[in-house]
Amino acid sequence: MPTWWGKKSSKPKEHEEPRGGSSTSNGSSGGGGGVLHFNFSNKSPIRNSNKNGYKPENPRSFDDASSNFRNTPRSSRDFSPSINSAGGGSSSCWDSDAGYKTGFPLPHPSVSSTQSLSNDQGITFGFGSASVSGSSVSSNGSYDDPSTSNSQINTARGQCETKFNVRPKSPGPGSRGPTSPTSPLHPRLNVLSLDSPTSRQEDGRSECHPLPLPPGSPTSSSSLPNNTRPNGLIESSTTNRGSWKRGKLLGRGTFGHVYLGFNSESGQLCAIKEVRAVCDDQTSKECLKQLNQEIILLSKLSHPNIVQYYGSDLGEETLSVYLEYVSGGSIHKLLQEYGAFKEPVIQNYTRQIVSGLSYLHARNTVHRDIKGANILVDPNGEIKLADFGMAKHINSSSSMLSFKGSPHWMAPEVVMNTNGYSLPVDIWSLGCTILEMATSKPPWSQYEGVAAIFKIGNSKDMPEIPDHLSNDAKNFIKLCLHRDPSTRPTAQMLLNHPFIRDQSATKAAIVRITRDAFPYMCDGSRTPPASDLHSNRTCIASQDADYATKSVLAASRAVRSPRDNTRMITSLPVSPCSSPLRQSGPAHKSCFLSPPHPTYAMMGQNTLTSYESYPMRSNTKFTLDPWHETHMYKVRTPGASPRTRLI
Ligand SMILES: Nc1ncnc2c1ncn2[C@@H]1O[C@H](COP(=O)(O)OP(=O)(O)OP(=O)(O)O)[C@@H](O)[C@H]1O
Repeated sequence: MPTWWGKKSSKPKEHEEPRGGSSTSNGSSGGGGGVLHFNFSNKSPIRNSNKNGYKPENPRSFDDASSNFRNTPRSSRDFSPSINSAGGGSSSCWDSDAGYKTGFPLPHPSVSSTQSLSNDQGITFGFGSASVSGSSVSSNGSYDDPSTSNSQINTARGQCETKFNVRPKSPGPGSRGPTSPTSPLHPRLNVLSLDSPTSRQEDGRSECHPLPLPPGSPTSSSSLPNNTRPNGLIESSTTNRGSWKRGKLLGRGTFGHVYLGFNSESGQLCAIKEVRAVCDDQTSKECLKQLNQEIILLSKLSHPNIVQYYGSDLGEETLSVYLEYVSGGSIHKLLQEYGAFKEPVIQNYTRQIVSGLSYLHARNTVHRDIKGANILVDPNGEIKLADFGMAKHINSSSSMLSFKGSPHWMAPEVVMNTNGYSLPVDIWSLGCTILEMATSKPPWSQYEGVAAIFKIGNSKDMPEIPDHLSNDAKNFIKLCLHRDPSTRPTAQMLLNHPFIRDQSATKAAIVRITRDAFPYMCDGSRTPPASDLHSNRTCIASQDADYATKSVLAASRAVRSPRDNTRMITSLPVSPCSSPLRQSGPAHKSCFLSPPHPTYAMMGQNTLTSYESYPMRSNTKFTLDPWHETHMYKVRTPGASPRTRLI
């Protein structure tokens, strides 16, 4: 029995969390902010109303109007049995992470400005040099951040000031580098601090988030570790923030709105996530806190499969976060529009998700809300983990207890909530996400939220795994869905699983053959001659890809001139499946638009049959039946103590 269930009747109190964000809508699609709340006195979850009146991005099968629970992919929220009367109805006020969290105190204003906006909550946003500090509540780890020493940080007695650029109305020019947290070019640029929800360290001190540098700054976070990113746009820009204009609404989440950003000087695009910064109610505070948490974590990360953070900007009324723009939408959205994915696509996406998770987990950061709706896809099929509002850095002595996540993707240890949980919760959710990709529904979608939670927590049942999946895929999913978190493989281990491991080799072969089929690049240069076509074909054919190979060869023969070739290329639709050209070095430079290349047919058919021959570690192998091999997966957290100690 989950501990939270035992507590439920002791403090009967209904919690209603208001939704964040403004009510503006321009008709763009977006997720509805389904928020699940538990009323532990009557055991029924209460669904809060959608104040904005928009229709949630929500598969019908998850949404039962008769239920109090809206099982939406956007309904990832915090659930906690511990009722905190202080602070009203903030979901995160119930966060019991690390066992001490009882609520986020309101930030206390510390105003040093000549002009300020103050409200009755005591939250002040200044036009001069205002700052607000408050107690922070959770760990932020110990990343090295080059700009930390130069940021305006006030660390004392658990208080943390996180500084943001402040722009009164429109984006200002922004910082010029780590040593200039406020722009000398912007007369009204100031700093504001917010209490950081993730900045309390183990010793009670706070590590604060440095001033995020603006997109386009030569020394911005985006240009430092990330200047080799494929699009290379913002990284190389010297355009300042004042040139960024807010465009159409891309989507909504529970905590804010996401807009397209356009830089009128450079033509660059980004996504601007906004929440109201006027803390006139608990919702706004919660939104700010959540976005602040996202900023803190994202600003430390740089990986091709994690949405890149560019900077943040505090205006009169909004906190804006500049993010890499991922135009393809979420996996959830693609599933809604196009139905379940074929296995090669699942393989490809899974490999990238695992790659992102591996990077994240190596930094002892747990995402806690992995699901299709929080995974974005760019037009080339490149995956970007997004929505780090629930992510948390963990250290060796901390474990998490809060009931956070999205019900159908939630790991048993989160539901049971007895000994805490750690990084393996993301692996469980990964397994659920693979099932989501394969079926367009999460596991146990036939159950309503609470029933699903019981199924996850109180039964030994496994979710149905579609028969049509390959054995590799089934094996992979089963490993992710080990109920005992200590026997779940790590993300790093999963990268060696045959379901995803051999894609790069296969892709390399595909790229070679594709280059021969489409020899001309946009710049007029020619790919290497087709002299080794035969050997490539042999290679592919030996992997049961005759159909694919023949298709490519036929295409190759059909190519008569660069012009014909270009026509053929540009007429190809953008595929949700990653282009092999995109991911294999020099071929990036081609103008291929992620062709739904027939050779992809082979990628799920990688008929390597002997499971015995896939060592994951020197003494660890995947076997056909992972359930008999659980002892092999006594997992150690990368770079940390064994998981069992974390939990
Ligand atoms: N970087 C991005 N590029 C393009 N679109 C984005 C980006 N980030 C978010 N979006 C869009 O905005 C929507 C909401 O974003 P997001 O999920 O990050 O907000 P949220 O408030 O954190 O949501 P949640 O309710 O899941 O907590 C996404 O579903 C997606 O459609």
